[in-house]
Amino acid sequence: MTLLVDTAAELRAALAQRAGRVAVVMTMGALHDGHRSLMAAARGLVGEAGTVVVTVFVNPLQFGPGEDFARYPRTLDADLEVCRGAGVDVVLAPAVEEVYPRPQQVTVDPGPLAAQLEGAVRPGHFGGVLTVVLKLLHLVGPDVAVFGEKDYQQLVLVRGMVADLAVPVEVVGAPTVREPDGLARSSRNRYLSPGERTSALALSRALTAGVRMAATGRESVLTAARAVLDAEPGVALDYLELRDPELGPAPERGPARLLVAARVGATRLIDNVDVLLGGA
Ligand SMILES: Nc1ncnc2c1ncn2[C@@H]1O[C@H](COP(=O)(O)OP(=O)(O)OP(=O)(O)O)[C@@H](O)[C@H]1O
Ligand SMILES: CC(C)(CO)[C@@H](O)C(=O)[O-]
Ligand code: BAL
Repeated sequence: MTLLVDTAAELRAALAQRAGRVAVVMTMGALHDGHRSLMAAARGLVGEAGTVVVTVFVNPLQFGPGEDFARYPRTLDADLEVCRGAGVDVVLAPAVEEVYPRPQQVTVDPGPLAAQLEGAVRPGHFGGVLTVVLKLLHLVGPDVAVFGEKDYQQLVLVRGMVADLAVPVEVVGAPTVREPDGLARSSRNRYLSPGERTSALALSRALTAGVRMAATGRESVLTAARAVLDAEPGVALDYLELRDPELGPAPERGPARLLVAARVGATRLIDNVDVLLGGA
């Protein structure tokens, strides 16, 4: 049975009834197969005797002025069905006032990486993300927290916060789930018109084109990926970058990450993939 709670007190009471390890999957709702895969990973980590908690909360602190906070899809009934289907034990879907009973005075400083890539386009975004992630970790008290690689910079920053602030939780990354044609699953995909949906494919196709050039080196990877994006007039590129797996400067050889963000009409999409530079 999946229990829905909307306050910290109810959550504490529900968790007090249960034994075993606790895993949390934090989401903003509008759940899809990407989220389902995180729930399955969470269950795998704690086992049938453990507890899987999913949080559904559209966090105002991580949206900038002019972003889509107001129109972000809120589909709690459908989300509950997804959680039931995935065998989730507890769903925490709090109101904004429950999470922020007063205007937040104390926030997490996410450090210099938060000003790059996504943070360069969305100033303040990762301060808002890390603040709510830390708060939800305190509310749930999990042994393990599962985050998707689709939001790769978020995953790196959460790992950094947990290490730097000695937060007692294990952070596990889960691979990106894609549509059959390669588009990364994302709640924001539902904003796309059919034409934009076709244009949006350029992001994953660009990453694939880049990966194919991995043996030839950094410049070839970026050139091949950029050519795909340049050929798609429906895509306005925010960034295309190669970094190391911790999002420092890309090495000449070895593991790296190719990241892209672009606007397709009014919708902003991100994607990334790992690349082994310079061949095996
Ligand atoms: N396609 C996906 N594959 C794996 N994990 C995903 C995928 N999409 C989202 N996630 C993960 O689910 C968690 C919650 O993300 P969120 O609710 O913002 O979904 P989203 O689809 O990324 O939404 P948005 O479209 O607003 O970015 C995050 O850890 C995120 O990385
Ligand atoms: C981690 C998160 C739930 C915090 O609001 C959000 O950034 C997301 O959905 O990736
Ligand atoms: N998926 C990350 C949350 C956000 O875009 O605000």
